[in-house]
Amino acid sequence: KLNKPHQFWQTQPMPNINEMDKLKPGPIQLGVLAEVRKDPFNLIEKYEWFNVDLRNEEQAQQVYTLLKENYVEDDDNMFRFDYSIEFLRWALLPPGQYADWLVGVRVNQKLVGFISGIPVTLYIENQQNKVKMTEINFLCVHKKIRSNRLAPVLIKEITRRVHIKNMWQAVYTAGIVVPTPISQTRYYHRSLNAKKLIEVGFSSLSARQTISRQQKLYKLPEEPKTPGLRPMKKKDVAQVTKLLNEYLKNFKLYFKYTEEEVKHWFLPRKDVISTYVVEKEQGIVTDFLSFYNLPSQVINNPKHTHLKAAYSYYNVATQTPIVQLMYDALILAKNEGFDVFNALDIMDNEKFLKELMFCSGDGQLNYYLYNWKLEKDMLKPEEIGIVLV
Ligand SMILES: CN(C)Cc1n[nH]c2ccc(-c3ccc(F)cc3OCCn3ccnc3)cc12
Repeated sequence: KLNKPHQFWQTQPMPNINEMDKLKPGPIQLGVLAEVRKDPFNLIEKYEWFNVDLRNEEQAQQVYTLLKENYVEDDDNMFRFDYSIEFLRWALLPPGQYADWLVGVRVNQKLVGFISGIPVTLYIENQQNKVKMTEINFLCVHKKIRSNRLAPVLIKEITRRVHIKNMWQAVYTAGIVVPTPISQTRYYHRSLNAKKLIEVGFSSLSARQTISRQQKLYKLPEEPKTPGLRPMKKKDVAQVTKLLNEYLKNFKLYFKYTEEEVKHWFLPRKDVISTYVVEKEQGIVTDFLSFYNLPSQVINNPKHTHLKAAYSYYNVATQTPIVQLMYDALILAKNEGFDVFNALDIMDNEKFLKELMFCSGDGQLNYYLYNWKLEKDMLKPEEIGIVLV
């Protein structure tokens, strides 16, 4: 039957337009643990639920291939995210992870659907609202079985598995608009390898532009400028944790990190996450920058199979000017082989996007909170203090 727009989302505890003023800030529905369904939702014939063990090479390969072939594409279907296995292990095996929150659907041992949750403690609009919840990501249904209404079942099943743990909220992002975004952020791109961006069709040349002029325009120094800038090491964890937690208090939506979590999310991992600290005299760390590695597969290009993209993660500048710190991030990313450096207009990113010659992207990334009414309906991008990969 014809699907009314957002037929599924109208059934979920998300504020809709006409009840916006009635709801008071906080949970929209109070969950009752005893009422949570104990058994998994029904699946259509031959489909079965499957908890993915990402530490198992073969199962990790199955998730990797499902995403590589069926996950998010840009609006013109020219690029598709190509998350690596090591990246997925970083993103989905944080401290405190639950085995049944990596939810797969299989048909004849083949993975055809996936959705993930990780446990987070989110601060919403002030220190009082410290909410244990889940961060949902990687919702993906194989292209060949779309519109079997499998996505709503994946969402309902992971919601059930979160409810069983007595958690009643979720945070997630998406390029599409469904009921009801709490913030609509935009992404920006800074060219590092102008020639390749033109060859893959990411950038285009106007009449007066030439490749060599573009290369000159975006040229970067060989080495970073900030004295004391070096890759983060284990010994920096305590100072980075302090700097990060202090900085994030500036925002309306942010996580608080334990040292354990900082170790997981920020210690450098080859081809996954790069973090650099600024160390002054007596080993004092005053700033740090970080970016993650998320290539996109270039669909149908004769010359290139991938676009190497670095994505701004968390950057804290307490002594170094943020523009200088991020200029060094561009240089470091270029030297690590990236073609483009991406950033959202969240946190303090607006302060460097223009000056460092970022160009506006062609879409937006919407932030969502499940089962939570904010004081105001929307947050400005600069009030968002969380990055979802
Ligand atoms: C966040 N995380 C949930 C993945 C995700 N889902 N949906 C999305 C829509 C946009 C972005 C995004 C975020 C930052 C950015 F600089 C560029 C982006 O997309 C460019 C378009 N594109 C899509 C594939 N290859 C290129 C990420 C996502």
